[in-house]
Amino acid sequence: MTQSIHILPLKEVLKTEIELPASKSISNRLLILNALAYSPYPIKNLSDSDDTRAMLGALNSSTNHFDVGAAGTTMRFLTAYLAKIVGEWTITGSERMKQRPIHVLVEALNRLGARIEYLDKEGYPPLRIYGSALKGGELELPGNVSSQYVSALLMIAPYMLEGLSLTLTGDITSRPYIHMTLKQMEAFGVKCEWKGNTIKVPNAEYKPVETRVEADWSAASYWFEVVAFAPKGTTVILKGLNRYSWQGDSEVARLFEGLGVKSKHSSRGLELLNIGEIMSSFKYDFTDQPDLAQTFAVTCAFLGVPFKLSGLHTLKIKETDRINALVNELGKFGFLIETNNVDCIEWSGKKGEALDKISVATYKDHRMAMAFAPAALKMDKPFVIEDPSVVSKSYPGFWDDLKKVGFAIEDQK
Ligand SMILES: O=C(O)C1=C[C@@H](OP(=O)(O)O)[C@@H](O)[C@H](O)C1
Ligand SMILES: C=C(OP(=O)(O)O)C(=O)O
Repeated sequence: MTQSIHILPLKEVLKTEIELPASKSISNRLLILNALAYSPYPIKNLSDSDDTRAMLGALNSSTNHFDVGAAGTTMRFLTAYLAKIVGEWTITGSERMKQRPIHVLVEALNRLGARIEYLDKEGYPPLRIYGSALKGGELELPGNVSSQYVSALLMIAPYMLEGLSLTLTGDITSRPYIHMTLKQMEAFGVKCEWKGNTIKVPNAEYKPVETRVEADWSAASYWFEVVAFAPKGTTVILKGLNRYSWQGDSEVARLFEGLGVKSKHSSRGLELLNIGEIMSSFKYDFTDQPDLAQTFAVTCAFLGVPFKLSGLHTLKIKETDRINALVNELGKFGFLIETNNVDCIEWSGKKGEALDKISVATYKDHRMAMAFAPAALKMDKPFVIEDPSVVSKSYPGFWDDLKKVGFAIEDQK
C-alpha cells in the first residue's frame, strides 16, 4: 500500500475538463429513501466513495451487524433507519467513529419509541438497536451539534405513527444539508413544513421515483483552489454540477470570486477562470459549509491573504479535529495560525521558517489531503502527503484527476 506520495512543484495547469465524483451526501440520502420507498429504480450516478459503499454494503447485507468505517452520514442515517426495522442490530465504525458523538440522535430515537443501547462508551458508537415501530410526535433537539442527526430523523419520520414535529434548539449548524434532505423527501412525495425552528413531517409513505446524483460541490472546491494557485488565464471545466444545486457547498463559486477565480455555467460544464484579482483579506462564517473550511484556510494562506474563518465548532468532531490539524500542517509551511481551539482560526499574514522537508499528515481525513495537494502550484520543492488513499472517503479518483492536469505525483511505498 502507498504510505505517502511526493507532490512535485508545478507551474502550469493544462487546460482541461474534469469529471467530478458524485455527491456522497446525496447518494446516501437517496439510498435510505429508496429503501424506505421499496423503490425498484436503481439510482443513477451513485457515488463510488467509501462512505456510499458503506451505506450500500449495510443495506444489501444479510447480517444484523454493520461496520460503517469512517462514514458519518452512514452511521447516523443507518442508526435511525434500523431503529424502525423490527429486529436486533449492532452498528460500529472506525476508531475515530467511536469518538464521534451520537447521543443527541440516540436519545431522540429512544424518546420517539426506539430502544438503543451503547455497547462501549456512553454517548458513542458502537450501538445495539432493537428496531420497532416508532410512535413519533413532538420533540426538541439540539440543532448545533450535527445536522446529520436532524436529517436522519427527518427521513424516517413519515413512518412514525404520529409523524414528527421537530423543534431545533440552539444555532442550527450545516443548515443547507437539512434543506437537501427535505428536498429529497419532497422528490419522493413527502412534503414537510419548516417554520422558524420547527420542522413538521406528516405520517405518509414515500413514492418510488427515478433519481440521479449530481456531482459533488465539496469536491469542486479543490479545483477552485487549483485554479486560484495557477497563473492568470488558467481555465478548468468541471462536469456534472447542477447550477441550482441543493448542496450548500455550491457557495464555493461565489466565495472564490474574491480569491481570483471567476466561474460560469455553460453547456460544457462549470468553467473556472483565474482572473488574477485577489482581495486583501478574507472573512467568512462556515456554519453552513463546514466542509469548505480546509479549502479556504489553505487557499488563503498560500495566496498570502490574511483570514479569519469562524463558525468552525463542528470541525472538532469530524474525521479528525480539523482545527488542530490545520494549525499543525499549515505551521509546517511557516504559516503562523492562531485559534481559540473552539470555532475560529485566524492568520494575520505572519510567517515563520518553513520546515526544510515537509510531510503533510492527513489524520485519516480526506479533506486534509485534498486541501493541501494543490499547494504544489505554490512550492518550489517537492513535499509529501501522508496516507494519500484517505481521499477515497469522498473522491476516489482525486489523484488520477490531478495527474490529468499535469501534477507530478510519485508513490512512496
Ligand atoms: O448531511 C450530510 O450529508 C453532511 C452534513 C455535514 O455534517 P454536520 O451536519 O455534522 O456538520 C457535513 O459536514 C458532512 O460532510 C455531510
Ligand atoms: C464530515 C464529513 O463527513 P461525515 O461527517 O459524513 O463523516 C466530510 O465528508 O467532510
